[in-house]
Amino acid sequence: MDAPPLLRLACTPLFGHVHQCQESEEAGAGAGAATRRRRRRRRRRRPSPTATFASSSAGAGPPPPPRRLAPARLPALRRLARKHGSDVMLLRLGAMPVLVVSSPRAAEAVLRTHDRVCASRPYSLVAEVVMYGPSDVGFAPYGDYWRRARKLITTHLLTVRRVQALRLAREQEVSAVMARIGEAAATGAAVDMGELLGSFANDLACRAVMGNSFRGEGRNKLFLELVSDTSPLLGGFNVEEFFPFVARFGVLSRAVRAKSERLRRRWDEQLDRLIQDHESTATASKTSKDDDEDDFIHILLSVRHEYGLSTEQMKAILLGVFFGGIGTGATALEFTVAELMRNPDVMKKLQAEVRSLVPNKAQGPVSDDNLRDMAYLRAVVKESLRLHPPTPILTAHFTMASCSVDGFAVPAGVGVLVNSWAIATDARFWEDPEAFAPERFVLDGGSAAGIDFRGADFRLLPFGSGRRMCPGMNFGVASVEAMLANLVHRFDWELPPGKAARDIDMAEVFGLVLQRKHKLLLVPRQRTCVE
Ligand code: HEM
Repeated sequence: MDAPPLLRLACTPLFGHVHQCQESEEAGAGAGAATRRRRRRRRRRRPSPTATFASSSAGAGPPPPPRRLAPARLPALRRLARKHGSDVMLLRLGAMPVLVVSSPRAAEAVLRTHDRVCASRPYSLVAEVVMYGPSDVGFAPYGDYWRRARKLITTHLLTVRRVQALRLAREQEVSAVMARIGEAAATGAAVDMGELLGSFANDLACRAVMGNSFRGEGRNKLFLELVSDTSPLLGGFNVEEFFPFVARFGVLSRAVRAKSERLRRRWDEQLDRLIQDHESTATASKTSKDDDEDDFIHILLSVRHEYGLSTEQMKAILLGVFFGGIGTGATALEFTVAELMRNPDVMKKLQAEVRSLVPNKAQGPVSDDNLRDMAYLRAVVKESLRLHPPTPILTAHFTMASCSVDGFAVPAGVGVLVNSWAIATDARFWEDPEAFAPERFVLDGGSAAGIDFRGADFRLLPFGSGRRMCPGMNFGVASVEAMLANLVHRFDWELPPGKAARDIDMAEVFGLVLQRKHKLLLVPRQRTCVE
């Protein structure tokens, strides 16, 4: 019995009738008689969560203040959805009502039918401090500011054209990684894939944000450190946000605020310096928002008046790029490589495709042009995002008015979690869902050939869908595909001596972004057959 204590307090799947879920009953079974009596009394007094739903939707009083959800507790949601077979569940995480949706139909209701109503985010103390308000795109509540900031990043920073313009940067960063792997291959040393792919994703994000100077004074390392120090707090669990009575004493929130403020000062120091450097080097030509060569800071400086942005808002938007772009890409790559090692036939097929389309004598990295013809590579990436989405529960949404989801009335002020992992591994919609089988996506007869991840099909949502859908999808996919193609083009991969494919542990750690629990150590070998 390992359900987290918060869920044991109260969790009720919405079956149309109310029942206490197994976790609560089992928790009761292990308790003393007095505790059991107290619990029974409390249960009798407490209205059922479903009843709360109905009365709130009838408009009884203002919605409760928005509260942050706890990603660290989310693994339990997988078990609950599976166990109760339920597409829509209402959980009470402490004082907070949270709707969990685990079917394409319910996800469509949240992300398409009621997209606007469900487009806000729950409050987060850490985001308020670290993200200046929050003024980034990811944590900002729905409203005028969010619309402006989102428009800015989708029309100036993360456009298809800008992603293409970053092609040279991508190729150079991939080449730098290949050189590091080459050194390891020469000595037979094992490579820590998480560390390698994490610094690749970080360097690429730094280069997009601040341009070619990103390695100067070890800036890329400083930012990597900042992201990894801030992520646990941003994705972590703050007990006071669920139990307001604890907040009366304020001790915990003071500690969380103090920690967040220390982090924000560290971010401030770096970002202020970068912005000042960019302001002082900006020339008329370097501040044109149409210049494909510009980095994100130059672009933000060139449009800040048009969008009415303060310096703090600019910094928050840049922070969003770091948090949106680094962990997700690294996680996607590391899980993909782990699956390829566990499935040698898939690895062979992928290598055959990449190597046949890019003869080794070309020497240079596999380019974006080559990638266009690699249908199997795209299927491998898609399958990996299905089985290991870096954000398995989409970033929490928050209802701004009442709406109906799959026949249930949902009031304003409810957190909404779309369990995209549960949907993408549900046997009702997927053949052999737990298997890593890219063939399912191959156009020529694959059972899921018609399913894409761009937000139109609610069976596959690694980037979400609707207004809050990931704006960095093209950026993320381009870097994952480029790195993966080069990893399998230039090298053969082996497990360290004494390890077998079945020893690769796929356990995950939940946080802002999913991570592998155990390191993936692999030994690279220069490929032997050279044309
Ligand atoms: C494989 C790579 C990536 C994956 C799987 C991914 C996934 C996601 C998901 C699931 C969401 C939440 C959607 C929702 O709330 O419904 C999201 C939001 C977001 N992502 Fe990504 N992402 C990736 C790469 C990136 C990159 C490279 C960037 C920026 C450079 C980025 C920036 C953002 C931002 C700013 C948001 C917040 C959008 C909003 O709230 O309006 N992401 N992403």
